[in-house]
Amino acid sequence: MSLHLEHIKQKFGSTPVLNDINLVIRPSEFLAILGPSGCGKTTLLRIIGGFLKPTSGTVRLDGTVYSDSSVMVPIENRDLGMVFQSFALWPHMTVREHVEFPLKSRKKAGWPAEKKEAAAAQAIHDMGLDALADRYPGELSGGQRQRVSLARAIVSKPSILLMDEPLSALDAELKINMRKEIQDIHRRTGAIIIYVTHDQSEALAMADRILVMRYGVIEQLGTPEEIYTHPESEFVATFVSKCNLLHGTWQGSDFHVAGHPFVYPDTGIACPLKEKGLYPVRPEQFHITYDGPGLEATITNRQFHGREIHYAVTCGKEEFQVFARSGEVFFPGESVRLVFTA
Ligand SMILES: Nc1ncnc2c1ncn2[C@@H]1O[C@H](COP(=O)(O)OP(=O)(O)OP(=O)(O)O)[C@@H](O)[C@H]1O
Repeated sequence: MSLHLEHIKQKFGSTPVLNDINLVIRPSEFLAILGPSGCGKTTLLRIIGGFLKPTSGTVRLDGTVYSDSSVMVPIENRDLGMVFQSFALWPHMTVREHVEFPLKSRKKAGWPAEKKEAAAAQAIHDMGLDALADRYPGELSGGQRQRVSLARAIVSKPSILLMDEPLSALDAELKINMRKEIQDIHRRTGAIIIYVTHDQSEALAMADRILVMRYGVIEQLGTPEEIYTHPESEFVATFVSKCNLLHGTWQGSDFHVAGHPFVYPDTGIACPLKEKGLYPVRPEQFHITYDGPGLEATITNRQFHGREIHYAVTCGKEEFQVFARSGEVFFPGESVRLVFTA
């Protein structure tokens, strides 16, 4: 099944928040919606979920219209499950009661009791909650609570799972483990996952495609590799992971670095960057040496990150980020050269 968003617009009062969003989310696709605070990510998710009727536009799952100018299918009749940042658990209900809850809806009235029981047991088991099934949320850790809300979202085997910053309330290590659990859920269920985040590393790590949004419009839609290696705008280049933007002039497919006698090749740099006389260089594309043909720079900061050392360097009036292998040690104040490798 594919989810179609056609000409979605949303205004709150006279303020436009989403401006003509058009998108087809493919069967079993993991789509991350990434963008800065206030760009409209949650609003788009609420429209898909049925919490909000768009000002105009159509949402449909294959041939079934969920919202358009005359239709607004209620949340409980949409084929989806949801997971929120806040977990949204009720203190008076046990883990098992939470997981059973979606099966009580009218939509699941046709399921025989044994099927419901088996589905709940399976979801509890899949999320590693067997030993905790009779506990209340107040007796669970943050990670366990989020596993309950994941079990509740998948129990009725929906075609779409909506996730709104599901990991942002968890600590760093737990986040990394839960990423894997969410990927496992995706593989097991084959559901479309629409995952809202402002954490670019989560989006790059997990998604099949990333939708980068800004000011209510789509800035770029592509695979993590496409977004990382071929950002289509200055915003995408710098918002999705670290990126150095060099100034200079484009002559055909050659980029002449301003103030330096170096020419860099066109590796598929997008037109909006070329028009601004920019060349994006990821931190690992610069190599630091003491001599050789490279941009003259000075080390200003060094941070140890295990396998890598992250350097800040000044180059003329610019400050660049460079990631080097751990053995390559330089010290703040040293004069170095930055050698670019495409
Ligand atoms: N019910 C509402 N009434 C008025 N304005 C709203 C309403 N809901 C959202 N907005 C505004 O719409 C804009 C987009 O909000 P939205 O929550 O979609 O952003 P977001 O990208 O999810 O941000 P964040 O990452 O901070 O959650 C914001 O400026 C917000 O203040």
